[in-house]
Amino acid sequence: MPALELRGLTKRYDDGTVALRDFDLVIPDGAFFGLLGPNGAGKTTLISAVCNLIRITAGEVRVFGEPGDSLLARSWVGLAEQDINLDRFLTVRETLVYHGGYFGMTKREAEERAAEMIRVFDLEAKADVRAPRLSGGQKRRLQLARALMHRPRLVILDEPTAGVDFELRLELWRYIRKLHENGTTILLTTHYLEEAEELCDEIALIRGGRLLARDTADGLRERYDADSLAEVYVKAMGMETTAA
Ligand SMILES: Nc1ncnc2c1ncn2[C@@H]1O[C@H](COP(=O)(O)OP(=O)(O)OP(=O)(O)O)[C@@H](O)[C@H]1O
Repeated sequence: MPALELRGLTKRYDDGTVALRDFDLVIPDGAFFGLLGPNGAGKTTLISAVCNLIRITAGEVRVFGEPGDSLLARSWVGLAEQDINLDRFLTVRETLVYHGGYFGMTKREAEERAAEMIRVFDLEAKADVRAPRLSGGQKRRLQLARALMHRPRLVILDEPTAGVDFELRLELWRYIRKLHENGTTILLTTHYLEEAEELCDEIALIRGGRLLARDTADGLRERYDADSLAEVYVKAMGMETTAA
């Protein structure tokens, strides 16, 4: 059973913008899958469709075989959004416990899991501090911990390392890798090609709401007759490489 199946997915926003066109994608259970594409390619729209945050215009979304708009599918997905969106009135611990409650955990379960997440993400010293008092890196870690609270089978990370320093990027990679090793399927969007290359076992290139190619990094290099993923990207996206 694939972790994610998109069939003929189309999204037209109210103003007429078509962000996804007849998009097909199957992501196997246990994959570490990367989505690469320029600004406006449709990555966030795709994620929003998978998480049932937007109404799709046509097509089908299935999460581990269940319709994407079912409660079960929703409970299997953990989303760490691109922008930090933490509740400013909640402490680290409360943020996690509330999220667990939202996904149907008992208070006790949620408290235990929150304590575990606080430990794993090195937030012990800040457990009773409210979100606005956290550093940028601590906010990122909390956002990731929150996405993992309810033990989702599919974790979606929308540019998790955008604007973070080198050290935190390595730290986040370590967490994400460990999660993947434990059997969680990961869907990652990033603008950092080296990040996709380092982490993902398969990569999809998307532009203008369409899937251009999908392969391993090696497979993509071969297909585009390129030495690096950067060269693949430039060729696939039809960018000019030489100054005229
Ligand atoms: N609510 C909306 N209403 C109208 N158009 C939208 C809306 N949200 C996104 N779009 C448009 O849909 C297209 C795809 O946007 P999307 O945010 O999915 O791209 P993205 O690949 O995530 O880009 P980025 O890398 O910049 O995050 C863009 O043309 C965008 O302007």
